[in-house]
Amino acid sequence: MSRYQAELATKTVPGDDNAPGDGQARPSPERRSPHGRQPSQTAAALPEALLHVEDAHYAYGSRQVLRGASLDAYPGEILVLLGRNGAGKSTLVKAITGRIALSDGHLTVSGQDPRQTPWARREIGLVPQQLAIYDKLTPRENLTVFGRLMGVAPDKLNNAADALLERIGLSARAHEPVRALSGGMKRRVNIGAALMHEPKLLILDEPTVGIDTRAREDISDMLRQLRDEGLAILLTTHDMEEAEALADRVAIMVDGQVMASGAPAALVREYFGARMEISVTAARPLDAAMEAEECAALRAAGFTVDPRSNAVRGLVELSGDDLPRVFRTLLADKPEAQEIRVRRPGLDTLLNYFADQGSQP
Ligand SMILES: Nc1ncnc2c1ncn2[C@@H]1O[C@H](COP(=O)(O)OP(=O)(O)OP(=O)(O)O)[C@@H](O)[C@H]1O
Repeated sequence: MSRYQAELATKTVPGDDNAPGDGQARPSPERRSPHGRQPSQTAAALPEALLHVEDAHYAYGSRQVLRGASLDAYPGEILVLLGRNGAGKSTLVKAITGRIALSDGHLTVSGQDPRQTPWARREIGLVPQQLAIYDKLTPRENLTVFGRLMGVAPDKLNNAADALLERIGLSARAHEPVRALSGGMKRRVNIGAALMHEPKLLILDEPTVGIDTRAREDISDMLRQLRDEGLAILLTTHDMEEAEALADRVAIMVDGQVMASGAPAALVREYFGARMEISVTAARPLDAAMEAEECAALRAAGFTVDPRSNAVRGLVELSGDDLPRVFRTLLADKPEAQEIRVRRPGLDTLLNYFADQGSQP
């Protein structure tokens, strides 16, 4: 664990005032407090944010995509940005890397606007979703090319490339053309290329899409090591297991806003407490099976009855009679369940919770 993580674990989790239950999603504490600080905490105890985004707005033509997004990333943490397709994650990344200019809001890397200040842009290493390396060149040649492009001094290029090849575990394949490498190795070369100029903030857009579990684990281990050495890492993913395994903090983005951020387990606990996620799907149409009275009782207990998918779902604190009541209602005559799931809520639950709030009129 890096020296920052203990502080980070408690820093941006929302307070009790953010607990759900009134049906209202609230914005992230980062929106309330630009540095993610809770009022009771002292500035002296916290590291400086390396990346600070406050109230970011951006539109493609008439389409407003960022609507006041705020986000901080700190040295020595992996921050995972979660959001459904179209939430605005890539647009926010484009703004951070200086490829688009915010129409409104404030964005700094190491205290400077990366669009105005070239050295602030050099604090960032970007690993795009699509591989951006040269297939015909070797890993070592790729690293030196990208190092040169990012302004690494010529006399430092070779040493930097060799050190990075070691770090990405490809010293033994350093002189083969990249096209001969596996997908996971190519990704590692891509990450190496983004690190040549020694950025302080590494941004990865869905870094493990389309690669196998083993290669994914290798990349995760590499990212943890980089984090432990003090790098700030911001990554986007749709893979909730990956997010749960990697993230020191997650930020949940809905409709161009960051709705919540914090350590995954703490955030889930904060929002859902002791509630369990229950879903029972009947193998036959619900209408025929359900007693109206039982159905009403389930709804009153916080369950959703969905005849379209023949399912009863709930995110509820289980009382003694809840499960028998669900089963009795759904499976009264013929006990044919297609699926029964009872589990603790996870990041996917949290994302759905905020996304559903966001999509309500
Ligand atoms: N160049 C563009 N011109 C017009 N609209 C765009 C452009 N790029 C993105 N959009 C729109 O902006 C919205 C946000 O897109 P963005 O790619 O930032 O979302 P995302 O959260 O990264 O989604 P995904 O997870 O699918 O990558 C989407 O509705 C998208 O269609």
